[in-house]
This record gives sequence, C-alpha cells and structure tokens, in this order.
Amino acid sequence: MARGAERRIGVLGHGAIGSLVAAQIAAGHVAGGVLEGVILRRRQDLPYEQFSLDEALERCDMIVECAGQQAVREHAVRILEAGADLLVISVGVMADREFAARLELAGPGRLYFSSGAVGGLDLLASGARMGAFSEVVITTRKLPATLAQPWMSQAQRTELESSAAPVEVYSGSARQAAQQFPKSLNVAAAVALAVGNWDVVSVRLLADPDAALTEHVIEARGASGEYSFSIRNQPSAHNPRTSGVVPWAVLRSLETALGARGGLL
Ligand SMILES: NC(=O)C1=CN([C@@H]2O[C@H](COP(=O)(O)OP(=O)(O)OC[C@H]3O[C@@H](n4cnc5c(N)ncnc54)[C@H](OP(=O)(O)O)[C@@H]3O)[C@@H](O)[C@H]2O)C=CC1
Ligand SMILES: O=C([O-])CC(=O)C(=O)O
Repeated sequence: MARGAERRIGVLGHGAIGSLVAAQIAAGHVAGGVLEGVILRRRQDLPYEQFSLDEALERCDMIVECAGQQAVREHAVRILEAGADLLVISVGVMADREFAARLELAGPGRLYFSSGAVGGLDLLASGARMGAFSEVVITTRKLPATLAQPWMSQAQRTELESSAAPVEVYSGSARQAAQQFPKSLNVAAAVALAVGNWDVVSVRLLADPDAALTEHVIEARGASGEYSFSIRNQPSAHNPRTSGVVPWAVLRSLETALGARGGLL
C-alpha cells in the first residue's frame, strides 16, 4: 500500500496495553496504519509525539482506546462526531444502556470493539445470526489481588486477599459484572455483544490464590449448537489484571478494521 493511503492512528493510554500497541504500530507492524502519536493525561518521556485529544482529532483517522471505561465515557462521542473511527478495548462501558444508545447514534466515525482476552466470539456471533442463544455463562478465575474494587469495604478486601482457597466474588448478570469490575470483566461485555443479547449472559467470578493463569470459560447454548471455550491466559508482566495477549488482540482487531490486506476474519 502506498504510504499516502495509510491511516493515521492515535493511541489513547500508554499502560500495559497501550504501550505495546503504540510500539508495534510505530515499528510498522500494522498493515495500513502509521502511528501519529499518543494521547496521554500527563506528558511522559516517550519516543512518540504526544498530543491532546483535540489535536489528535485534527490529525488522526482512527483512535485506539487502551485507557479504561472512564476514558471511553469521556471521549468516545467526541471522537466519533469528529469523524475519526474508534477501536475500543474497554468494551464493558457498553453495559451502560444510556451511554451505549448515545454511542450507537454518534458518527460519522465508526465504532469497533476488540475481542480482547477471549476467543470464540466469531462463532458466537455467527450462531446468533442463525438463531437466539438461550444460555451463556462465563466463569472467570483471577488472582485475588487483581479483583479488589474501590466500592468494596476494607473487610471485603481483606477477606478476598487473605483467602487460601478460591472464593466466589460475583455471580450475576453480565451487565452488572462489567460495571462492578470495570478492569476485569470487559470480557463479559464482549461476549454479550457477540451473542447480541446482554440478558442471556451470566457471569461467575472467582478469586483464586493459585490462579497463575487468568482463566475465562465460556459456555453457550443456542439455536446453532452448544459451545464451550476454555481460555487460560498468561497475565501481562506490566499489569496482572490484564491478560498478556490483550494488546496483541487489539493489534489484530486494528489491522482487520483498517482492511489493508486480506486474511482470517
Ligand atoms: N476487553 C478486554 O479483554 C480487556 C479490556 N481491558 C481494558 O483495558 C484498559 C486498560 O488496560 P491496561 O493497559 O492493562 O491498564 P493500565 O492501568 O496498565 O493502563 C491504563 C492507561 O490508561 C490511561 N488512562 C486511565 N484513565 C484514563 C482516562 N480517563 N483518560 C485518559 N487516559 C486514561 C492511564 O494513564 P495514567 O498513567 O495517566 O493513569 C494509562 O496510561 C482496562 O482498564 C480495561 O478497561 C483490559 C484487559 C482486557
Ligand atoms: O485481561 C483479561 O483477562 C480480562 C480483563 O481484564 C477484562 O475483561 O477486563
């Protein structure tokens, strides 16, 4: 592809996910995209241009969010209204019905979601086209320290972090799961988007002191068949809450969205 046809990418956030995503784009490893710069809350010593969101919107064709649900809440509508496309990794923000409705109406930029830490979403989305799912359950198992939340009491946190055996931290709807554990259960939202129905998806979250790998088991039953996907990811070396594969999922999603070359969809 001629360089002029490459799309200019801005990366929002530079943590465990954003730092790897920015470095890979900058190294020329995403077909059809060049790194224009990163959008940060405070300047850092980085080998890329750093700009405000306003500057980014003048210069970028696509913004890749790697910054959390709150950042999507703050910036997504403006990005889409400015005509830039937006790739979101903090998919759980879509659990907020009102916000999701606003995003669906926002444009002309296009909104994409990355599959993130889980797989099987392609098959679930294909099955949902054939007919409805009757039951979908996600069971996630993570290290206890990664699951403490600001809304928990000190007693709850202590119980969570001191337990020698697996403890059920949450059992309920995917919608509530994605909101109560905004840095840990975006996967629940990704599954709900794939099956096209939040209400059919439930989540069980286990804090397990022996969970060296982060586990997500997705079990689904519907018109197209019965599915079970078992995922055991190495946690990121930079952020144990996040699976190490997630930035690579973002890069795969980005390249697919840019559409500069053929390949597995
Ligand atoms: N769909 C999925 O499977 C997964 C999704 N995620 C999502 O990805 C997000 C990022 O994960 P990860 O990289 O591991 O997190 P990190 O904490 O390592 O990095 C977060 C980055 O985002 C920046 N940031 C945080 N809040 C805002 C904001 N309101 N506006 C702008 N920038 C902000 C931080 O900046 P600063 O240094 O200034 O704080 C930091 O650079 C998670 O919060 C989660 O929502 C994560 C894992 C899996
Ligand atoms: O990285 C993971 O395994 C899942 C995660 O944090 C999320 O869905 O927010």
